[in-house]
Amino acid sequence: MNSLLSIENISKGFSSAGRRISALDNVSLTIAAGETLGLVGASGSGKSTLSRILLRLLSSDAGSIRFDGEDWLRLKGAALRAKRARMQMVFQDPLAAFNPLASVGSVLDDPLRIHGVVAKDRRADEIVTLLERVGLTADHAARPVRALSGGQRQRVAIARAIATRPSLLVLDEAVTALDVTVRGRILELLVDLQKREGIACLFISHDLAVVHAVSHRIAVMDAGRIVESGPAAAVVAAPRSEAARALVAAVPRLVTEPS
Ligand SMILES: Nc1ncnc2c1ncn2[C@@H]1O[C@H](COP(=O)(O)OP(=O)(O)OP(=O)(O)O)[C@@H](O)[C@H]1O
Repeated sequence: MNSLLSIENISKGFSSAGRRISALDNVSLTIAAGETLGLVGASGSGKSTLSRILLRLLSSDAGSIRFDGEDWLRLKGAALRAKRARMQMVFQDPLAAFNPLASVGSVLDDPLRIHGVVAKDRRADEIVTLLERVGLTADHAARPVRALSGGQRQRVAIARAIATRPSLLVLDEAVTALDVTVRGRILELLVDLQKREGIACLFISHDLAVVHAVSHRIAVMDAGRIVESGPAAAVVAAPRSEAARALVAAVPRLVTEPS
């Protein structure tokens, strides 16, 4: 299969208090163009380590990653910067890293300018288009980021991530900090974006219900390994691994039978 992203046998160990911890042990997974893969696992299963390696914040001990036809872990300099535009990330509170006084407009202007997405005189219009694509309006551009609600902030983060016209979004616990209603709306937005625009997503979360809501396929991590993967409905309805069964059991029942 011609994958957009192909992670092959990635391993990573850490030394901690004289002990060797295997955070990732031969992890392999693929994502096709336009597909959403949910990566789910309990705390400590290795999800953040994998997303940090994908982000190139951390090096792997072994394995390779191909993205969009390139050897992703070997890309450097201008070639890496150009390709970064095609793989964008959304975190739990990505805007926490920004100057809280910055306006929404300037947060969205940065990637447009840095990656030269549109001509200078088209950037203001592009910002409005981006805001509308994530369910906000032109009025939001002038507001400081700190004046936004958590849900609005995450919409801005998604707008920023799609500004460079990526083919893959990596979302790491992107809705974890939001309350349930807002979380549902952001998940709807992500599904909508994926359907309308065909952006592929790697959706990482400890919460199986959240992953199930957005993913075509689900891969389950446990102690640094992928222990199960398959179509989302099948993994949830008939989990085969102990780790997947524990995650299913942890999902609160939405409908309870009256006794
Ligand atoms: N810098 C580090 N030094 C030592 N051990 C680490 C380091 N980073 C991660 N680990 C260990 O690697 C394992 C995987 O951690 P990781 O943070 O990737 O899991 P996770 O699934 O993302 O968990 P969480 O959802 O709690 O963030 C854990 O045992 C963790 O303690």
